[in-house]
Amino acid sequence: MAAVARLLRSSSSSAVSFLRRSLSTAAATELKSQSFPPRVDTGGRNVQWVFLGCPGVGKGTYASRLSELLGVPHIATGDLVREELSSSGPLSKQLAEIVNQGKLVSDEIIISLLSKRLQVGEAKGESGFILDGFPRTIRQAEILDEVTEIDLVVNLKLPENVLLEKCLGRRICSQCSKNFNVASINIKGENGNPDISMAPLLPPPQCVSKLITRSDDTEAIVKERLHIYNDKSQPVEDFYRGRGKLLEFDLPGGIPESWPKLLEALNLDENEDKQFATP
Ligand SMILES: Nc1ncnc2c1ncn2[C@@H]1O[C@H](COP(=O)(O)OP(=O)(O)O)[C@@H](O)[C@H]1O
Repeated sequence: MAAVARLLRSSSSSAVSFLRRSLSTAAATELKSQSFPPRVDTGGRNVQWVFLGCPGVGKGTYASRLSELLGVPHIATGDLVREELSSSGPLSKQLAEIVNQGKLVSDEIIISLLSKRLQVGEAKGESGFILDGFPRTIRQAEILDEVTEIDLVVNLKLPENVLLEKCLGRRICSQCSKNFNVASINIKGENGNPDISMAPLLPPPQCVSKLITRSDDTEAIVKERLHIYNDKSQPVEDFYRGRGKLLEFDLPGGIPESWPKLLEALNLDENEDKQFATP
């Protein structure tokens, strides 16, 4: 633990300052007077969006689809944590312990992992981003706010019983890393809310024998993650709501129902040129 703490002390301030340097260049052409949802800037500045939402809501699915459509990287801090975990690097044991209790990794470690990822992207000429799973605490949101301009924050929502079933049904191909879901969800809406149905998202034949379940997708850990989300991450929604940046989106069902509606809410067209969205 002491070694990790030392490592963090030495890396965290440089991580924040790197985050500041790499993101402030991108924000130099920031959009000051934007409509809502904002126009995607075509003048050298790609979108800088954040996806919020409870565990299992589908942040990764929709963020990665949008990143392809808009030609910007999809950066998921959960993926960065899992990569670090499986790398058997100095942090991996400590991270395994935290993640398998459903707890949040410290802001310092997450900022450091994110900074490294941005550094690699910067070297490859990436610009813009869709962040998924970051920020998850008010402190992380404040740091991000200090270093760059976020255009839009999409808050994906589903009822808690659907989230639990989705997490328990989640499967990942250990070879291609794609996400699937074996759950067949049919939940009656309560208190005037609509019913929710989601067909399973089954893997192609070549992935079937390679499916794995995330170690933190057990019922007890998912419940803890939901509890921590409500406690630590919901205030982040208020942070962006107060800045007029939050787009609330209640998912109406699975991908076939939700994707076209999300595009509509974002004023995007699947067939449009990359980088172009009309307000
Ligand atoms: N921004 C973050 N801050 C702290 N911990 C994080 C952050 N992003 C990811 N993690 C850690 O990685 C785990 C997995 O993250 P993620 O894949 O986004 O899962 P989910 O949203 O389904 O809970 C989290 O439970 C947490 O331990």
